[in-house]
Amino acid sequence: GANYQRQRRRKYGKIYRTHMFGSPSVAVIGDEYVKKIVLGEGTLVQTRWPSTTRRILGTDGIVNGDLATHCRIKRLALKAFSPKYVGTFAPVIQAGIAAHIKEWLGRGTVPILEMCKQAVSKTMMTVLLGIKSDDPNIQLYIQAADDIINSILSLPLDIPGFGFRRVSHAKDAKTSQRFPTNIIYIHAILKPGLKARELIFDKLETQLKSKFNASDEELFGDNGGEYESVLLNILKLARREGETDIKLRNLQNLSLEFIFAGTQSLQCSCSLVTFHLSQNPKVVERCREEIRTAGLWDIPLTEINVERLQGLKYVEMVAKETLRVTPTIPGAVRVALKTFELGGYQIPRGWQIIYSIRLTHEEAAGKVLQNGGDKQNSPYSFLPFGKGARMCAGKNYGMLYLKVLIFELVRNADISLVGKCKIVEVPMTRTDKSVKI
Ligand code: HEM
Repeated sequence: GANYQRQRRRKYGKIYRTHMFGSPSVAVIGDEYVKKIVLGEGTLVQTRWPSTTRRILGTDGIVNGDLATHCRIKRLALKAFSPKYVGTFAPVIQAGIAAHIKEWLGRGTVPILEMCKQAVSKTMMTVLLGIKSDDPNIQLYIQAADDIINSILSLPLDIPGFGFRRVSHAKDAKTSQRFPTNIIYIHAILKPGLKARELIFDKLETQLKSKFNASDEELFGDNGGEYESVLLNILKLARREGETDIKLRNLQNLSLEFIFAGTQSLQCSCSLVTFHLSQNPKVVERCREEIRTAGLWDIPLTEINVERLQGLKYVEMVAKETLRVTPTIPGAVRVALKTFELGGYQIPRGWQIIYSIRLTHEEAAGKVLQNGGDKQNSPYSFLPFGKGARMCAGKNYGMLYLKVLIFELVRNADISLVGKCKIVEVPMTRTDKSVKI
């Protein structure tokens, strides 16, 4: 856990040797060293995601695609989420958050992680896949997203606390014998994820296949102002820019990657934002002041232009501060492409490198305290979304979601914790599922 890592950092410094799932690894902390790692993608290091991501997400997208595919799709994805196109999906986020907060207010007390999960997953399905929020099958897709995430994150390790152990210790009712573990892994752990993949692929095929063959006139024609989906926007961008190599399979893989990389990280971040607001009434009051001064206090969320929401700088600082103090993703993994030197140590080719986002933030906070805050920190000392070529593809989406959530919460609710708070720090930082607000 996080305290173990803190202990090791105190004992061994900002670069130390460790093991992760049986592979020799090096932990790297601090802006100076992390900078070299995140900027070294493709020359010194390569990103490594769990091997289950290849089976379930596929290899034609951003995460596991070869370098050319990664670059092509990531450029388009970043563009589709850029400020220029934010107006295309922001209304969906605004409508989703307004409806969910109304529901929370009706309940009075809510289990915050579960509520954030519902809200984030539903909006993700609408924004990404273009499934309407009142679609009778939407729960099916939300469940599919859950199955994908769980299958990828379940490692076939027979140790206490892992989902795999629960299944592998089950016995055949007739023979009272345990099942062979490789069969259990494929059937009980991977199969739900693979089935969910099929469901989402089929949906996208029905929605997008005809668009690939459509003429420019049909593709860009007036659809009566209906929201379609970020994936369709990516296809339109590709067409506009003469990028003819984009295939249906690329968009199908990308949708699963967004679901996998974006759903849990955003749900957890939302739970943390809400928790921090509950602990800081003066901050809530300052957010309210900013909203009143901007003339946005009485306007229904769905009627506000997203640019006016983006202009709320204090609200943005609250979202960023949440991600600094409690970074949702504590770090990311790379593999050394060659032996290279870092801070006086040799990192051997083939070793894993874990760069710590959490301890890099803590290191930077320590420096600020030491020098009285009069020295500017480097841009690599604050990296909740990573940095460099493999930086988060959904950063703008995530930040907008958090800002709109803060905005609507402070306008409508007094936020306080019911009982004790437990923050879980591994594998992602979040409030424990028992926490009520
Ligand atoms: C506040 C919420 C979020 C946080 C804190 C977060 C953080 C991160 C981090 C730390 C990485 C890894 C960077 C690295 O390897 O160096 C990452 C990657 C990624 N994220 Fe996010 N993320 C969030 C939301 C989202 C959302 C909403 C989406 C999609 C809509 C998304 C899509 C991705 C993708 C596709 C990658 C892989 C990028 C690549 O390999 O090039 N994330 N994110």
